[in-house]
Amino acid sequence: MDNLVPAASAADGAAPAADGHLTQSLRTPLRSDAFTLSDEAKITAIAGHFREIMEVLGLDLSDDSLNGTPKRVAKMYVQEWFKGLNPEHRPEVKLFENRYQYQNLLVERDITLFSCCEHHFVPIIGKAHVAYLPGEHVVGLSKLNRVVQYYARRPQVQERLTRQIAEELKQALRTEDVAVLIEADHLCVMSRGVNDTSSGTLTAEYSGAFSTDSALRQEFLRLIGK
Ligand SMILES: Nc1nc2c(ncn2[C@@H]2O[C@H](COP(=O)(O)OP(=O)(O)OP(=O)(O)O)[C@@H](O)[C@H]2O)c(=O)[nH]1
Ligand SMILES: [Zn+2]
Repeated sequence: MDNLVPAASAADGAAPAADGHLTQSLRTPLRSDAFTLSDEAKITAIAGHFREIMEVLGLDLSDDSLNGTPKRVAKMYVQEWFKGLNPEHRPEVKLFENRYQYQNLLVERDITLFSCCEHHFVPIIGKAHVAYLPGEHVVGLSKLNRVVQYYARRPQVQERLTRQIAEELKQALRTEDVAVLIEADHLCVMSRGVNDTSSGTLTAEYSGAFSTDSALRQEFLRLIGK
């Protein structure tokens, strides 16, 4: 067992690099000073701004039910919805020696996915299915879910989310043989604009053997019920 790609840390006092392990085009657009404010300071600032939004809407913030909302929303943004912006939360993916000599497809399907549309700041809700071909290493199953969660918990577009997860898995699992498929509903499409509640969005990224071997790809799709 060995540790792979340790999560970035701010041990030397410098802000941790965000997405430094990804090529530029795959990185979530973040300013270089994105982590100079503490989470607590971000919550205080966001709560103040959200209070202003509510006041502009004419809501009476002295009402018991509304009074705590700015702080609730700010905590939700920093500690939950956008937790995956901070590289300190990047999951550590431990690999284990593949002593079972398991060489076939491994699929983790139906991974719960909650994300947020970066154009409208409303939820994206769906499922991710990921697969890889084990070589010398295997990985703890939950780490696959954690990688999905880390990149989902950011303002996102589904295409970038799909590719970020695939790239992280390739690096962490030390293989090119990775597949990622996401099926998701975008509340920005369902609840506003075109108001379409029946359409859904599917994105897929196939690399290594998954991009060259159509039988393998078909097997993956069959195992996830597609
Ligand atoms: N490619 C892509 N587009 C997305 C995603 N999430 C939301 N969008 C789209 O982003 C687009 C933003 O387009 P705009 O025309 O600037 O925004 P809008 O006026 O609110 O558009 P409508 O939703 O058509 O009303 C919309 O077409 C959304 O459907 C995503 O994950 N990927
Ligand atoms: Zn949207």
